[in-house]
Amino acid sequence: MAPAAEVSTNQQYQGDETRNGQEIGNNVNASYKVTVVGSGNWGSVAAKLIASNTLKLNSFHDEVKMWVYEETLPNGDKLTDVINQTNENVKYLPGIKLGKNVVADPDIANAVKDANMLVFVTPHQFMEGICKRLEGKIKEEGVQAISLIKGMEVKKEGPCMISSLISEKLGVDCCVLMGANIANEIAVEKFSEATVGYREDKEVAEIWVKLFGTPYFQVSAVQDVEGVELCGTLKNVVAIGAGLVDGLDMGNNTKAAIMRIGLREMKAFSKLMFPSVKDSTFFESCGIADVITTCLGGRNRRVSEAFARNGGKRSFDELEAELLQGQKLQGVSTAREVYEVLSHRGWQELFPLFTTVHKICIGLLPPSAIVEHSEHTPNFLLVEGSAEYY
Ligand SMILES: NC(=O)c1ccc[n+]([C@@H]2O[C@H](COP(=O)([O-])OP(=O)(O)OC[C@H]3O[C@@H](n4cnc5c(N)ncnc54)[C@H](O)[C@@H]3O)[C@@H](O)[C@H]2O)c1
Ligand SMILES: O=P(O)(O)OC[C@H](O)CO
Repeated sequence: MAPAAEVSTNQQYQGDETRNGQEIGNNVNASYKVTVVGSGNWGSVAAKLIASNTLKLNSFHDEVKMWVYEETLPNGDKLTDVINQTNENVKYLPGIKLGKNVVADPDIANAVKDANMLVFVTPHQFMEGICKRLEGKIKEEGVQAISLIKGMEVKKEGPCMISSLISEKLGVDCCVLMGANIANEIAVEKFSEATVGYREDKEVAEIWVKLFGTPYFQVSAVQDVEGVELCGTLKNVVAIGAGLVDGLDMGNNTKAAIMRIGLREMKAFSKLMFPSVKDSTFFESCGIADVITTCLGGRNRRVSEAFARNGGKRSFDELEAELLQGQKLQGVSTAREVYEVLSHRGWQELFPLFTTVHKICIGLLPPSAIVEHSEHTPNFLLVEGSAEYY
């Protein structure tokens, strides 16, 4: 995909509606037009990061469209209108200006129709429906996609990663971007790193790196889509385990043990599902670093802690609604999806942490089972009759 994005020689954005005398979005030399599909907590921060860069990079149109799943706020206003009037997502990222070149649109077909760079960032459970709505609605040629979504679906054949779903349904190449990225911290420009996973085309990966990267958000690319995406997906299950440990006041050593066992199961699961997954990916931001930050400060951890403090008597759904106010957990559904894959293959005993987290989430085991059942992860996993060490 040429030409590659270059750093703009244009001056910085200079006013509310114009840059160098041009209206926003009228950067006539630009090759790339970006739409962000999603406008939750991370979706809004992603739009902010991208919008700051499209103003600086000649190859991109200034304007960034952001599809909003429309909702009515308690005062009767539509969220989209408020975002466009105040330049702020008052529900999912209050107090942060997104950039005046971010334009919210509740009509998904309209939001994507001119874009050739699509950024997907919604809770994973909505993506099947979103892909259906997008079929036949995107440009026919030259479209690239990236998924920031941490989650997967389960089909009869096994796990279907969200990037594959996007590729299959929309006929586009899809990279991924994952990492130790608690959105509220990046929103206030605290230093973080992220990993882009790409399949074949390094040039495309580099365009994504330029679109997202800033001095406070350092992005690097690795050729391992499934490894990067499974890291981002599976760490949410580990975070549920870490939250249970916090809710039971078991301390730092126990939490570190859960993180270690969890990382090992992440690696084993990923390599069993996709033998091409690289060991080195687990040392990128998407791997170990995301396990650490999610287990220390993420939403999955927080809701799971509350679940354990309530002795498992209040459901995750109820606690999610109360504590997250519309934001969504991914760990509970991912634990169920992982369990489906494991039980289909008879592998539950090989993944005691993943299995136990799911059983606790659905009330089959008490929160305390997190340490009683997770401790003996086997060193050897049977792969099609031969033993491999992970
Ligand atoms: N928030 C973070 O810190 C963070 C960081 C990195 C990655 N992620 C990942 O990014 C993805 C999106 O997370 P987020 O934080 O932007 O979302 P979020 O948790 O804030 O979820 C709320 C979003 O879901 C939308 N929504 C609700 N019902 C919907 C429906 N029926 N159809 C479509 N959309 C609907 C809401 O409008 C809102 O935009 C997730 O996979 C998450 O794991 C999140
Ligand atoms: O808040 P969580 O648990 O959804 O995690 C957020 C990010 O994925 C951390 O990288």
